Amino acid sequence: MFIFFFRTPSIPSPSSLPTDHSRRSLRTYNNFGAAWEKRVRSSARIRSPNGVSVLVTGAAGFVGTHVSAALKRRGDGVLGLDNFNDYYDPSLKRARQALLERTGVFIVEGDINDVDLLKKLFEIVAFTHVMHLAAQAGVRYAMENPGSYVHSNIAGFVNLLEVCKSMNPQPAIVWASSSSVYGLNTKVPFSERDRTDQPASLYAATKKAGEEIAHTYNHIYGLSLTGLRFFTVYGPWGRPDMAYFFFTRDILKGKSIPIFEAANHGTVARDFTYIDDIVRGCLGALDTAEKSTGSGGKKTGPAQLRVFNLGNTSPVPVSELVSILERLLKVKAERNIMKLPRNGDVQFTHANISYAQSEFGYKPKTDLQNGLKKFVQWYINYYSDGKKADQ
Ligand SMILES: NC(=O)c1ccc[n+]([C@@H]2O[C@H](COP(=O)([O-])OP(=O)(O)OC[C@H]3O[C@@H](n4cnc5c(N)ncnc54)[C@H](O)[C@@H]3O)[C@@H](O)[C@H]2O)c1
Ligand SMILES: O=C(O)[C@H]1O[C@H](OP(=O)(O)OP(=O)(O)OC[C@H]2O[C@@H](n3ccc(=O)[nH]c3=O)[C@H](O)[C@@H]2O)[C@H](O)[C@@H](O)[C@@H]1O
Repeated sequence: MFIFFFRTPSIPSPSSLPTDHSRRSLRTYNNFGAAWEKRVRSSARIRSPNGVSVLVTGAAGFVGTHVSAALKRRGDGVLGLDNFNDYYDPSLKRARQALLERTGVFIVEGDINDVDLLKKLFEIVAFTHVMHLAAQAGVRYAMENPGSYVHSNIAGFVNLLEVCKSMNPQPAIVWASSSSVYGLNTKVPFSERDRTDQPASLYAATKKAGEEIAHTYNHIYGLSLTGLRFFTVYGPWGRPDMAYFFFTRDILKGKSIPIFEAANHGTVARDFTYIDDIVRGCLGALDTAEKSTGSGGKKTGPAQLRVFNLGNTSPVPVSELVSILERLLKVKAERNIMKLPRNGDVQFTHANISYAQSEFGYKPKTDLQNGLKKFVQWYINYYSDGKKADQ
C-alpha cells in the first residue's frame, strides 16, 4: 500500500531525454557585447585579500553550482561557463543559474569546445585557476549516446587545455575525473595507486583518457593539473539521472524501481558522498594547487600533477539506500530486484581517502542518512509548487 502525503512530482526520465546535444555557435549565445563583458568582469572580480579568480566550467551542473557558490562566498572571483545541454531537465540548470546569479556569479552560455569563446574569456580575465567540471556524466547513458562523451570529455577537455597552455600566465587546473576509472578493479578500498585500466563504461574510459591527457599537458607544457575522482555524489540540487534522485521520484509516484543485484544475490554498493564534503574537497585541491610552470605554450620547469579520491569511505548497498528513502518519504517502495545488467555499472565502489586527507585535510562529515534527509527536504520543497514538474 502506498501513502501519498503531497502532490506527486514528475520530472523526465533519463530514457526519454533527447540524445542530440546541440553545438550552437558562439554568436547564437548572445555573447561578446559590452554589457556581456561587464558582467564577465564583475563576476570574476576578487573580493577578499587572498582571493583567486576561477573559471568554473559546468557551473550550471550539480557540483558546479555548489562549488561556484562556495568560492564566491569566500571572496574569490568566479565566472561560470555551461552549455545548458538537455541531457537532463534544463530548467533545473536554469534554476541553479538563477540561484548563482543572486550570489553574483554569472554563467556564460557556451561550449568548452568553443576555442574563440574560451580565448575571449581569458582575454577579459587573467584566471588564476580553472575548476573544470563540465562533462557528459552518467555511466549508463554512454550506451545511448557515446558521441556526447567524446565531444565533452575528450575533445572538450583537450580544447580547454590547449587554450590554458597558451596563456601567459597559465592557470592551475583542477578537474573532475571519476571513481568509475577503477572499473573492474576488485582490490578495496580503491587507492589512487590501484590499477585503472579496466573501465566498465565508455564514460569511465573517457575519464581515464582525461587522466592520461592531463599527464601529457603537464609533461609538455608545464600545466599544473589536479584530477579528482568523485564517488557517487548526491544532495540538494542533484542530478535527475542518478538513482537516489529518480528513486525518490518513482517511490513517490508509486512506480516500481529497478534495484540491481550481482550474481548469486551479490550486493551492489556505492560509496555515496554528500555534496558539501565534495565541495570542501574541491576547495582543498584548489587551495593546494601549485602554479603552472609554463607560459605561452613553453614549459620552464616541472609542474604539479595529482589525482585524488574524494569519497565517503563507507559503501552502502543500494537496497539500504532505498530503505532510507522509504523512511524519509514515509512511502513503501515497490522493489523490482534485477540482475545487474552489463550497462556500464560496476558492483561496488569504496574510496581510500588518505592521500586527500594528508594533502589538504579532506574528511567527509555527512553519512547517507543525514545527507539524504537534506536531499529529500530540498526535493519536496523544489517540486511542491508544481514547478516545471511535467516536462
Ligand atoms: N555527480 C557525481 O556523482 C559524479 C561522480 C564522479 C564524477 N563526476 C564528474 O563531476 C563533474 C560534475 O558532475 P555533475 O554531477 O555536476 O554533472 P552535471 O551534468 O550536473 O554537470 C555538468 C555540467 O556541464 C555542462 N556541460 C556538459 N558538457 C559541456 C560542454 N561541452 N561545454 C560546456 N558545458 C558542458 C552541463 O550542461 C552540466 O550543467 C563531471 O565532470 C562529472 O563527470 C560526477
Ligand atoms: O562515482 C562516479 O564516478 C559516478 O557516480 C555516479 O554513477 P553511479 O555510481 O552509477 O550512480 P547512479 O547512477 O546514481 O547509481 C547508483 C547505484 O544505483 C544502482 N542502480 C542504478 C540505476 C537503477 O535503475 N538501479 C540501480 O540499482 C547502480 O547500479 C549503482 O550501484 C554518476 O552518475 C557518474 O556520473 C559518476 O561518474
